Amino acid sequence: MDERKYKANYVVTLKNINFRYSGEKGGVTALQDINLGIKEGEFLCVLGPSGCGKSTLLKIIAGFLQSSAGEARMDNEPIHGPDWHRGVIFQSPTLYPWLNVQDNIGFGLKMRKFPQNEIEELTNRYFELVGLKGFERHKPYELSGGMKQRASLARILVNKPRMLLMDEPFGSLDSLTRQNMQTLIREIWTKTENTVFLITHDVDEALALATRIIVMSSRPGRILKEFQTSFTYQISGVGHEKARYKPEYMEIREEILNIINSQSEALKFSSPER
Ligand SMILES: Nc1ncnc2c1ncn2[C@@H]1O[C@H](COP(=O)(O)OP(=O)(O)OP(=O)(O)O)[C@@H](O)[C@H]1O
Repeated sequence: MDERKYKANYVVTLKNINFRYSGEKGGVTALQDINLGIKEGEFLCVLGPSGCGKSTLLKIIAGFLQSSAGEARMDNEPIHGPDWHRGVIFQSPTLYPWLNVQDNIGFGLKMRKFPQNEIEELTNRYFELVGLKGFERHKPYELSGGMKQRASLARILVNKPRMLLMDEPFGSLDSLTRQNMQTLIREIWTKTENTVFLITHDVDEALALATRIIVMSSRPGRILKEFQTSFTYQISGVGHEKARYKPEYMEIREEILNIINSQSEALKFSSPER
């Protein structure tokens, strides 16, 4: 697989982002001074200790939350709310249980008043892309966890978002299904040339997929360090497992784990509210 040449432009820019959850006991500062530009076509993975604000950051980019200070922009326009240019996938697949898989996948297009023949053509195309051909008439409860996550992915992709935002999308899957899903998401990223923002707790998952990894501090979340990586191109090729045993893979893996562990230690000694 050839390394992707990035376009110079930023799809999303975050400037001096702070976020505070208000609460009766005084609230929680979840994010502090986040400055980040996400380039078109990159695969950005976010790592950090539990509770450091990763999901909060994703929700700000998605438009579900407005930052308390600073500014989030997409294509240089302020992000004011969710829209289909940014497709979001959570750990639990989001499908309507009363609709079959095809209707679930076509739901967004129907809401956007696409003609029926176009909905069928597009849903079929994405059924194929996520490997669910033959399951069009099944209801979500008739699918395995991995298949449900494939259907959720198709439901987002059919809207042709510019960006995919994923919060621990494979966290509840067994390790083999998880690896298959990693391969699928890499293939989709390659074919669609989408920009991806993926949160994970798994350093190996980040190294297997990312072109850039950011590591966050314990709460309030700040970006501590970023790494440009290209293992995703090697891992997708022949003899892919070998990439995981290269000294440079081990080195970067250890450095990231050390940062996360030091932050988790710091968290133990911090107070619950700030
Ligand atoms: N709705 C909320 N109200 C108040 N505090 C919240 C709310 N949501 C999250 N928090 C707090 O904000 C901080 C950041 O939460 P967030 O879910 O963004 O972290 P995270 O890094 O995604 O965590 P994890 O890795 O465990 O999923 C945490 O301390 C959390 O307790």
